[in-house]
Amino acid sequence: MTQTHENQPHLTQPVDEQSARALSEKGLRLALVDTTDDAAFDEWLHADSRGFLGGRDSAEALTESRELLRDRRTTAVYDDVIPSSASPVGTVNSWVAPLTVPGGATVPAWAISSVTVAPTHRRRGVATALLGSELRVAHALGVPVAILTVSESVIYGRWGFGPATFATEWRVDTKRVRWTGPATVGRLSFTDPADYREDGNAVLDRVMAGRAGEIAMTPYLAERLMGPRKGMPEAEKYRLVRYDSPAGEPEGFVSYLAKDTDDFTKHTIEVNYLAAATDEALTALWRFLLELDLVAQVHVTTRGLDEPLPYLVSDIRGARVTGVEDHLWVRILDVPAALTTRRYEHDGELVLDVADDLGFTGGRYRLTVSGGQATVETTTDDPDVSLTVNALGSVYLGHDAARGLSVAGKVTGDAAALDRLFRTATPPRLSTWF
Ligand SMILES: CC(=O)SCCNC(=O)CCNC(=O)[C@H](O)C(C)(C)COP(=O)(O)OP(=O)(O)OC[C@H]1O[C@@H](n2cnc3c(N)ncnc32)[C@H](O)[C@@H]1OP(=O)(O)O
Repeated sequence: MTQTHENQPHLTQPVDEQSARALSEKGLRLALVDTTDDAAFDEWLHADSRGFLGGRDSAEALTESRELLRDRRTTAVYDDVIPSSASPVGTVNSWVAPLTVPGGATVPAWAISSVTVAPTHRRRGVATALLGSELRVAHALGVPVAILTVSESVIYGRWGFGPATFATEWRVDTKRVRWTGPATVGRLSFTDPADYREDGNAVLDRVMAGRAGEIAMTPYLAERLMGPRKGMPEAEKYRLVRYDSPAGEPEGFVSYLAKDTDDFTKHTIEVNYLAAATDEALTALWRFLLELDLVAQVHVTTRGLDEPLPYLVSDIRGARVTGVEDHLWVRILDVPAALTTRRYEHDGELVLDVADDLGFTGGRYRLTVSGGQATVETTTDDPDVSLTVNALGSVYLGHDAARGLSVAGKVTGDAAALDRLFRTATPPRLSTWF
């Protein structure tokens, strides 16, 4: 379907009045950016990049960003009295992303990105106004959850977000490990993003639909995974290898670049993205990476907690997890809609008392799961479990957080029952940043 403003209400919903008022009292102005106005949009893109300590984008990179980010709701805060008043002092953008939930359905999720406040205007409540605005607009449009990936994990708890998926980082000593996984089948070949785009998008669609926590791709996100965006450092060094099944079906790809070291026989491979829609693709692409000549180390991030790599090599300590980090943060905005969209691996019943300081979805709910399918109704019965909306976000996608949250006092009551109902055998995963 052709996307127009009419069928994308996130683009047309006016700015949030409460935040506009709060900012106006500080002499600042909240506004939507017209992404068809190149000059205004470029100022916003520059401010966004500056906020993350990036450089000024080239004309070519700006053209690409404008094209790929046009359909996001793009919000700015302006200080109209400073000399550079066309340059936003606050930025955020958002769109409605289908988020895969346990059982394979998707829930519409308000994806929030590019939250920046100019260092000249920090700690005056600009981010507070932007986040409040995003959540109220999403809620007004009936979007049941909000999601984000974060630069710092201390920021978003105050708005009801909880960490819902965790990502692992790996370093593999390829001079030490030997492939002991299954024989790999299928075909590997080099390609490039221009030739591979259609097949690559089909692979990404399967990957994202296949795991709770993944979000549907947008052209902007897919471009970054298949190859470098324009103007990225070392863009010319990116390589793209596709995996096709013996029948010729596209099932996976890896994009990566080789980094020099002092020793020419010991390059490091930085994996940009490894996409595998099948176990065969996963094993073939891992084997490809691990057996590259002139390479001593493979470095990869944003893999799941259940990455099977250690079982595929001769020396388990040669494939080390060098980091485990919170990745996707979830903020439930509508408890019944969110909880009835996902499936459950066990049947049961729980009365949940959900505390939501911002008042979107707090209350007492009876969750009844039968045949894996939930119904939710409000109730005045005594709760089995009391928890913050953050904690509910943390267990929502199946992550194993109930016990820790209970030890921390963020979940009280029958945390074991909460765990039994919400946790999934396969941990949720988000394999990209947004
Ligand atoms: C989804 C994403 O886009 S993640 C990216 C977040 N952005 C960045 O990391 C870019 C660099 N940082 C920034 O641009 C800014 O510092 C921001 C956006 C993080 C915060 O903007 P500000 O306008 O200064 O935040 P604001 O004044 O509204 O502060 C709100 C609260 O968060 C706290 N806070 C804000 N930033 C931080 C931080 N980095 N670390 C700890 N606390 C923080 C403030 O102390 C304040 O606390 P309080 O409510 O208890 O008083």
